[in-house]
Amino acid sequence: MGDLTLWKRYTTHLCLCPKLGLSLDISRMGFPEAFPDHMEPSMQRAFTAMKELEAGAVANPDEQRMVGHYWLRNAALAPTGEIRDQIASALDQIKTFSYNIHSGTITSQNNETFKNILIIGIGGSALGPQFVAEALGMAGDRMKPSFLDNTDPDGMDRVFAELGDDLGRTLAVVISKSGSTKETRNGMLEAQAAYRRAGLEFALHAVAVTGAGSELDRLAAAEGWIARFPMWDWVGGRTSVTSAVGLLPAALQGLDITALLAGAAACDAVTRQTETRQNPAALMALMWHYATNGRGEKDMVMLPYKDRLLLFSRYLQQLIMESIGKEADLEGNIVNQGMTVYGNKGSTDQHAYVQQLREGVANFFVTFVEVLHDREGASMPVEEGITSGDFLFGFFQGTRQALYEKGRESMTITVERIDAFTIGVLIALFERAVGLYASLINVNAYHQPGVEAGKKAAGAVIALQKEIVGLLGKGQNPMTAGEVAASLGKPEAVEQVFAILRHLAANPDRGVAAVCEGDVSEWKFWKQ
Ligand SMILES: O=P(O)(O)OC[C@H]1O[C@](O)(CO)[C@@H](O)[C@@H]1O
Repeated sequence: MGDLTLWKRYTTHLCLCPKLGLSLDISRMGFPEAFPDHMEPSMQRAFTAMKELEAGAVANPDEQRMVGHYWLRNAALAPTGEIRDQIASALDQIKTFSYNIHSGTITSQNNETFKNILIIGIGGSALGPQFVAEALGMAGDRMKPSFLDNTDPDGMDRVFAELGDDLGRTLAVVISKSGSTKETRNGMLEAQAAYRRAGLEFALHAVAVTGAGSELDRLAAAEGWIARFPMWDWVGGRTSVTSAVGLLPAALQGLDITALLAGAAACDAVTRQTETRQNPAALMALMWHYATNGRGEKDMVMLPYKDRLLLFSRYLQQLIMESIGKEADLEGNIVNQGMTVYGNKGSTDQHAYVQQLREGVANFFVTFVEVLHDREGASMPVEEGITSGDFLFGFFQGTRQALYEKGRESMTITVERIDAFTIGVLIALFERAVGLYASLINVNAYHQPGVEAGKKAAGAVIALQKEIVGLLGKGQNPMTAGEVAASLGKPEAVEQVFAILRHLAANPDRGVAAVCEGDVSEWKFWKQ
């Protein structure tokens, strides 16, 4: 397509949203002109489904749950007065609590002002808070966040070492909707131990964000933690960033949660409209459908040209892949749906994988995010009349062009600046696009049955380890994995038994020794 024809296509398809400070350019997606019209009936059905969802329909049929993240930024939309009150009172609680922490009305065990936040959570209970903290954090923030988002002991040690003597001035925020996620439970137990080692009582430094009556909620109540904040079954983990899950850490950090919510609410208003061409979330869903044939045949590479958006792709990975990646559709047909999301930031990725994007396998489309405002204050020239920001812009434009020349498709989201309002807009934009796209491909975006299998299997591994340790503890002679498995009456589990023994033997504190000679089936293990 020639430059002038492309310009025409650009102006025809550009979706300008002045109220959001955002535009979406889909001109470099190669959809035929007839495609939007062809999809329009399906899109209108998606709008209807979304309307019903927002009105309180059970949009997550497996779990018989309403899906209410849109109410979090406009409580008036919630279907019952009880929910409206819950949203308003949680927001009040967050604001009052953060004020009391900042002002020193609530202090640490040693009567010091809290200056750090240690956020303990995983998945939707960490990714949103991490994204927001990274996108909006400043050197002079009221509190400095750090995260335990895994059950990796070394990862936790690094965080505790960073906090060092500041642990006494660190407020632990334990986040788990279910209140029973093992990684989060482990992080909390390790944190409790770290506070204890420092001569501190964890309960006097901890708050919980969780569902009422959950395991975590009961523990926090029983131990007298400083405060508890609610999560509701009508908010999914991956869409919980505008609930206490995301708002409490952000407010404590000193970020403008009012603007964040306003951005999300403004985007909801724009993306609620049923005129597809003026609805950037609908257009994105439409493009996902076009690019992937509605079957996830291509991956989406997220390329934001702004360091602050580095974690956006990680956040979107869960939002999109946990929502869309489903074995069955709503009628129970096996569809193995999904859309792979990856990426970091431009122009950094130019020097990593953009080579393959331009010349290698064409199994992707790109979503660029362009931020118009370069920095606070003036920029120095790095070449005559040219700044670093001009280069960032140039690299974005250049990569977009270079990919287009090779028939590699892209769309571009342009925002004016990165601030709390814009981050709210971006969060809401993708939440809505996911919901609409799920309707287009007829899957339930709000459950995650596939995650349970891995959790159950992990539980079985832990149970097997306990059996192995019990057996070796009975003063057994050195045994091979096969002998251990046979003694447990589980000869078929020999590979898993071997893996567990090798892991135990690699950690001297576990008291299992090994002689690793010959074929791995001949390695011998015993309790020291
Ligand atoms: O907030 P919770 O209940 O600890 O769950 C954490 C994450 O685990 C999952 O249930 C499964 O990975 C996610 O959907 C969720 O965000």
